[in-house]
Amino acid sequence: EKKARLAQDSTTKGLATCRVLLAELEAHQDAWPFLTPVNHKAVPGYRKVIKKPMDFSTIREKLITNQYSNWETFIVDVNLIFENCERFNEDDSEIGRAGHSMRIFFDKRWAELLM
Ligand SMILES: Cc1ncccc1N[C@@H](C)c1ccc2c(c1)OCCO2
Repeated sequence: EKKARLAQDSTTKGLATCRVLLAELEAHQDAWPFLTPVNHKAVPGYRKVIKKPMDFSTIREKLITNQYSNWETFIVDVNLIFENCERFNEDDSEIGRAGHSMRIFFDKRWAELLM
């Protein structure tokens, strides 16, 4: 609700909640393709196709080094992971399915924690 959202925006509570959320994402059984940056030497074409790579370890580093001004900037990076995944991977593939599963989990959890 609006008041709660404003409170989340301005306080560090919003970013503390992001740490909780990130830990849950990293611990998820379907997180394996997204834990570390995609090694473009191991994945032909990735560097050309995906202009803004993102992964959970990069988000963790950015959280720790205060690079997110609020939880909304955090959400942008998490969603980038799922957008990149959908762009590069078939829906009917191991990684594609993992991406859909993680997005469903994330959408549910951040709504519970941050809305
Ligand atoms: C999220 C993503 N999208 C597209 C491609 C890869 C990946 N993930 C990497 C870690 C990855 C996941 C699985 C792999 C791999 C790399 O390299 C070859 C063996 O299988």
